[in-house]
Amino acid sequence: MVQSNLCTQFAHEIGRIRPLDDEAMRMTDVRLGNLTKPPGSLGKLEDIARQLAGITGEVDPDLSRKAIIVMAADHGVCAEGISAFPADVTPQMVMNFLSGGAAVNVLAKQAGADVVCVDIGVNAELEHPDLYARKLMHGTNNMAQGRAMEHDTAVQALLTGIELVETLWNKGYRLFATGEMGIGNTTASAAVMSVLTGCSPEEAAGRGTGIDDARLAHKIEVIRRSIAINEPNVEDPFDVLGKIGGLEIAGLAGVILGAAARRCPVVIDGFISSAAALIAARMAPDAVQYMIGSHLSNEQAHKKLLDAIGLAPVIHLDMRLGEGTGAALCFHLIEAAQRLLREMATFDSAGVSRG
Ligand SMILES: Cc1cc2ncn([C@H]3O[C@H](COP(=O)(O)O)[C@@H](O)[C@H]3O)c2cc1C
Ligand SMILES: O=C(O)c1cccnc1
Repeated sequence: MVQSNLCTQFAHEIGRIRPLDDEAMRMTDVRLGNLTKPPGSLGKLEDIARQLAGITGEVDPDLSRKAIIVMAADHGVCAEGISAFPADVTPQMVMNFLSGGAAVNVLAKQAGADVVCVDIGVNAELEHPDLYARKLMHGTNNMAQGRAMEHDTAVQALLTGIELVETLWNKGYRLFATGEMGIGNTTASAAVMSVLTGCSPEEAAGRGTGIDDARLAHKIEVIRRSIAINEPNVEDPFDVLGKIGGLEIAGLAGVILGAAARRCPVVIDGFISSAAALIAARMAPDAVQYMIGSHLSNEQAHKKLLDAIGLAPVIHLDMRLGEGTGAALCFHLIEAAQRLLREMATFDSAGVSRG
């Protein structure tokens, strides 16, 4: 009963996601064509301007209030020794986010964005006035021994992401980005990728926080075992999420779907955020049009994961951090696209001859 109620809420939200607004995109193309430049010469910045119009239904939307939603959670699979760092780092980094000392805080500040730090499943008691306390579990169960979380918990995590977007939307935020913190989460993300794209654990797994060859071989084996023991159904993204996913991955999939349902652009950060984006895409294919791929992570499988979603990253800086750092940098390019459209002269206003 409870489960069907949650699923009904979720289905309602998914039902709100619509294709992009063709007329707003056409008007943007007209405006871009009148600016003092050869047609298409601003490349992906023109694509972004067009996409923002299609998403919002406005040629020049006000996206000045922007939030990076950093979902934090722990992973039972850390017991298998798959990360270069201990699980204690997850709560420690949450406190660092709340004190403003993490990389994402610095980059968000520079981009004029707010960091929204969410405890959706950290294995520690955390208290801070700025923390969004939404803990559903004290970390997932060890997926190498059984399912990571109950089906219902995965749906609750998705709804938590949606609720956060709703809360922030009511405060005036119109541009969102995904970020995460969770030691062990590249293992869960690689497992999700392997099942949903059909690639092998070898192809999906990367070095995460910087593991050596021996530990990478072990990580691949743990992913293989987790998939074998849980037998996730590739046709059912809820099943995949509940069995081999993570609470922050589920929460971020909810953030992405919630943003799409409210016609807001959502910037996808690195490998873990992209695993969440793939889940969201399988739940609501139209949601992909609301996503902006920010950067290409150095996590080796990221390119293949973005290809599976249908996203092309705009930044290549060899970063492999997560937290929302690549997404924060992408905010600058989004603002650049908007400023060009808004502030450039037209051929007529500047008296420049057309070709
Ligand atoms: C100090 C520190 C800060 C981080 N910020 C993001 N991550 C990143 O590394 C983790 C994933 O890597 P793995 O799967 O190998 O554990 C995630 O928490 C991710 O956000 C960090 C990792 C560390 C150690
Ligand atoms: O691409 C990412 O988001 C990433 C890669 C390695 C470790 N943490 C995050």
